[in-house]
Amino acid sequence: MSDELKKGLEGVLVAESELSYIDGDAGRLVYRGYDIEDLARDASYEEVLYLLWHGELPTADELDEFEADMASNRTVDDDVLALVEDLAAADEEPMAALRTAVSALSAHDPDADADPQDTEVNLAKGKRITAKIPTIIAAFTRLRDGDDPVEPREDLDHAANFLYMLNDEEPDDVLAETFDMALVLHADHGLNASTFSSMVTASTLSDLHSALTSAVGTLAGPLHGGANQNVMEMLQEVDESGKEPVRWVKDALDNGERVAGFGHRVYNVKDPRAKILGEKSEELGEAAGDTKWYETSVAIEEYMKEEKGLAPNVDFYSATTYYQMGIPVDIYTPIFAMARAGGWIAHVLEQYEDNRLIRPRARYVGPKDQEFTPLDER
Ligand SMILES: CC(=O)SCCNC(=O)CCNC(=O)[C@H](O)C(C)(C)COP(=O)(O)OP(=O)(O)OC[C@H]1O[C@@H](n2cnc3c(N)ncnc32)[C@H](O)[C@@H]1OP(=O)(O)O
Ligand SMILES: O=C([O-])CC(=O)C(=O)O
Repeated sequence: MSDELKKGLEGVLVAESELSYIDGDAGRLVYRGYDIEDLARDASYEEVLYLLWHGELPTADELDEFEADMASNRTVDDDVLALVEDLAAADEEPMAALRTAVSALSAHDPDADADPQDTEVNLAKGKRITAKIPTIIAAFTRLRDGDDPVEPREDLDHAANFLYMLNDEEPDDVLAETFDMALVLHADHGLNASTFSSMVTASTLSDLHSALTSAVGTLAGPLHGGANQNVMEMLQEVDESGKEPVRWVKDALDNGERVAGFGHRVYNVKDPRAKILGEKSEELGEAAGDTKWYETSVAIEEYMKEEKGLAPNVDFYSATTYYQMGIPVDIYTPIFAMARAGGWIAHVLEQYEDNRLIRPRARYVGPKDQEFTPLDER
C-alpha cells in the first residue's frame, strides 16, 4: 500500500472507461473515438446520448425510435411539479431545486425497486431522467418568475423543446442549433468531480437516482459547473464597473481572487469546447450587432494567458453564448446538468458493469493515544 498522498486525486487512475478521451496538452476531447469538433458540428444531442449509452452511433431508424422514446418521457408527475412549485415559491437556488427534484423522480419511477445493476433497466431509467430534467428546469424557472409551466412537446428535439418550454415560444433554427451544440459539448468529460461522485455513489450499489442526485450536488460548486454562472456575473460586474476588463481582472487577481472560467485540472491549453463556444459567442454577437461581451471575454483571455499562463475552460464562453440567447444567468449550471446527465448515466453504467466499492483513504495526522476523560471530569 503506497503512502504517497495525491491531494485532489490529481492524475490518479481509478477506472477504465471507453467514454471520453482527453488530451490535456493537445486540447483534444473525444467521445467514444469521435472528435468533439465533428460531433458538435454534425451530431445532435440525442445522437450523442445514444453513442454514450449504447457504444455506437445510431442508424436513422434507431435514432428515430430513441428520440420518440425520449420525447414521450418528458412529462413529470404532478407531485414532482408541485414540489418544484414549492421550491420556486421558497426561492430555492436553481441547482438545489434540481437536485431535490431529481431525487424526487424516483418516487414515480416504474423501476424504482429494480436491481440497481440491471443495465436494461438503467438505460430506461436514465432515458426517463434525462428526458425529464429539462421539464423540471423550465418549470422551475417559469414558476419562480410568476409564469405557468409550459407542457413539453413531442414534436421538437431535446434542445428545441427545452427552449420552447422555457420561453413559451418555439426557438428559431439558430437558437435551437446553438443550444443543441452546447448540450453536445457538455455531455461528457471523463472523471470530472460530478461524474466521479456519481460513480462513488453507484459503487456502493445504490441506485441511479441517488447517483445522479450526488452528481447534481457536486456540479453546483463554483470550482466545477457553477463557474459558468460566475463567469457571466463577473462580465456583468466588469461592464458595470466602467473599468477596462484587464484592469478589473488585474485588481481581482491582486486581491487573491480566482477568475471564473479559467484553469483546468486536465487541460494545459485552451479547452477545445471553449474554442467552439467562443466562435458561437462571436457569431451571436455579430448577428445582434453587438460584440461587446465577446470582445470583453477575448481581452480577459489574452491577459490571463499572458499574466497567469491560464487558458479558458468550457464555462468561459458558454456564459456569453447563453447570455446572448436570452437564457437567465442563474440556470446556466442547471443547463450544464441537463447535458451532463448523459455522461453521468454512461459512467454509472460502466461502474455497475465492473463494480468495486470506491473507498480511498486519508493519512491520519491526529493524535493516537489520548487518555479518555469522563464527561463530568471535563
Ligand atoms: C466544467 C468545469 O468544471 S471547468 C472548471 C470550472 N471552474 C472554474 O472555472 C473556477 C476557476 N478555476 C479554478 O479554480 C481551477 O483552475 C480549477 C479548480 C478548475 C482547477 O484546479 P486545480 O487543478 O486544483 O488547480 P489549483 O487550484 O491547484 O491551481 C493551480 C494554480 O493556478 C492558480 N489558478 C488556477 N485557476 C485559477 C483561476 N481561475 N484564477 C486565478 N488563478 C488560478 C491557483 O491559484 C494556483 O496557483 P498557486 O499554485 O500559485 O497557488
Ligand atoms: O473535467 C473536469 O474536471 C471539469 C470539466 O471540464 C467538465 O466536467 O466538463
